[in-house]
Amino acid sequence: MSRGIVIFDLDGTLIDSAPEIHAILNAILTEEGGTSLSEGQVRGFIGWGTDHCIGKAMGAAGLDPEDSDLRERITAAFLDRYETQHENTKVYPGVVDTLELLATYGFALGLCTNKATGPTRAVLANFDLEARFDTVVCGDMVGVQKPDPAPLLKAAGDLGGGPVLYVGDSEVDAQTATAAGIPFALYTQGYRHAAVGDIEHHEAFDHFDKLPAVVARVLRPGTA
Ligand SMILES: O=C(O)COP(=O)(O)O
Ligand SMILES: [Mg+2]
Repeated sequence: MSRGIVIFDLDGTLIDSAPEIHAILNAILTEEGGTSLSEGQVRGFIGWGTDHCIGKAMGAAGLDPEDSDLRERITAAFLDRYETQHENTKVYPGVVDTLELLATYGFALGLCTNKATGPTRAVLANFDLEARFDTVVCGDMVGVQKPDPAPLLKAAGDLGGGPVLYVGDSEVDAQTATAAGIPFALYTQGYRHAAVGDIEHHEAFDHFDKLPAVVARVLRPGTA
């Protein structure tokens, strides 16, 4: 039997990155003459990729997202600061122990995020998480982003195929999993833009300590 695969989303699932993205974007947007945004506003823009988030934030701050010079300058400044600034980012409780446990059980672990490669690598390296994943698929790697199923299918393919569970925090992840024909576990403490009941999922959980049992129920029916 091929080994089970668990693939994770990043922002709002493994890490609480909204305070950091908010702090960095607000500093840049206000330097460029924009108004300051609330963390809640910025949280609402996360999940569709770095470029989407920057465009939405520019619009909300009163800057023109169609001004390509300005957008490029803001993007470059954002990526530059995100390389080294992680003091406002937190790994959600129980994540590290759960990743370790699942690896010990023999599951292959993957990451599939809409975050661009640069910021993904920077934040994984900062929290010493990179080596925990057997594959990392970022938003700029396959030409399309979630909710297109291609990035998730690439991650599953990289891990050799087999029974897969996708773990994410938002309707974007749920749509991606459905389109890929992969079961979905919803982490309810991230950046959902809809009620739990309105997001298609096989299981929902509110703490990573509960994930190993979810994985066992979905991937190894009869063992939990
Ligand atoms: O929107 C982003 O940049 C990343 O979001 P994700 O990790 O939840 O896919
Ligand atoms: Mg997410």
